Amino acid sequence: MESISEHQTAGHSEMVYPDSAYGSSAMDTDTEDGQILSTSTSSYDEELMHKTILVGDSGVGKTSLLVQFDQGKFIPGSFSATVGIGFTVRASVVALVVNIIQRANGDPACSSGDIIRCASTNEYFDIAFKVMLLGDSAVGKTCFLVQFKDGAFLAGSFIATVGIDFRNKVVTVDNVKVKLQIWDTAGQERFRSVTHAYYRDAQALLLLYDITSKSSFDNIRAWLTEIHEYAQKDVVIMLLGNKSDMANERVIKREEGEKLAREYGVPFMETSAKTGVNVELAFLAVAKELKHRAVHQPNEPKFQIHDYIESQKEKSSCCSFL
Ligand SMILES: Nc1nc2c(ncn2[C@@H]2O[C@H](COP(=O)(O)OP(=O)(O)OP(=O)(O)O)[C@@H](O)[C@H]2O)c(=O)[nH]1
Repeated sequence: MESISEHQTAGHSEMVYPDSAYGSSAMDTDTEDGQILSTSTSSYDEELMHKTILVGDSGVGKTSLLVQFDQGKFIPGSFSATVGIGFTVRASVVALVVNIIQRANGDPACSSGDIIRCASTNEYFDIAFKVMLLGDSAVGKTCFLVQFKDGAFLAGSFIATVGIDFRNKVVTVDNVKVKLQIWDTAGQERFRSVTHAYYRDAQALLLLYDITSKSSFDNIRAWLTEIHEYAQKDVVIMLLGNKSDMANERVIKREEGEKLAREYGVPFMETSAKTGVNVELAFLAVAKELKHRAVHQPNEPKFQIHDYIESQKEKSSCCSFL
């Protein structure tokens, strides 16, 4: 029998943000995307939040008990074993259903490792990770996220993010559905204490500067110091030089970005939230890295994020040297 902690270390122990594997809870309005201004919009006090875990043999009725508690109804029909772990949130209760992983013959979830098959209200996913966008104000974090999520560019006047905001997107990596919960933070100094609180359970951080802004590049070192102070030790970090479409206003050479990234041992690429260059690649590379860490097949070679990026990235700024 696998221990509960083994399931939790598969990247899911901190799933306390508003979500529900069962599609209906007091907090479902926030399931897909949400905005948090200076503090959580949750209707409960996170200080007082507790997890309750339902354990017991397969088929004893843990899921039915939870659905009855959460939705006040009984799911009739044939028994469908929980694969991995599911959870639901009620105003003051977080309940987890834990089953021994069912290594059922031919079940893709089981055969690809100890992963979790869950459903948010409208999209199935196997495994979920929290990603944060960091960097100075106006480097393009919100546009970067909107480009990835909706394939559109937010042109027009700049409206600074207040506090923190998130969007979910599910991507498929090696037949595994990976849900990225992407947190867009406010770059302005005055929101720093709010955003620090969210670093702790992020599995990946995308750190952006603007290739037309020297100060945003110079501040990257300070951002990295902050990351080392507040984030998990093994967090995946990626450095991104955004606005690569603005060749005429470039003040930071691509080589400078590459050098800084090498110094800190993090992957790097230039991106454009406007044209979409390398936006999807940045998130896909992170999703692949996190998925390989969580679900590692015995005979699978270690995923090399640097090599993957080098082989995939578009050299968007090839012709725009200073
Ligand atoms: N040309 C160009 N403009 C961009 C790009 N990304 C963002 N912008 C513009 O830069 C400005 C700031 O973009 P935001 O995405 O709001 O910046 P932010 O980093 O989220 O800023 P804060 O919310 O204050 O942290 C906006 O006017 C965008 O239209 C890009 O890749 N190319």
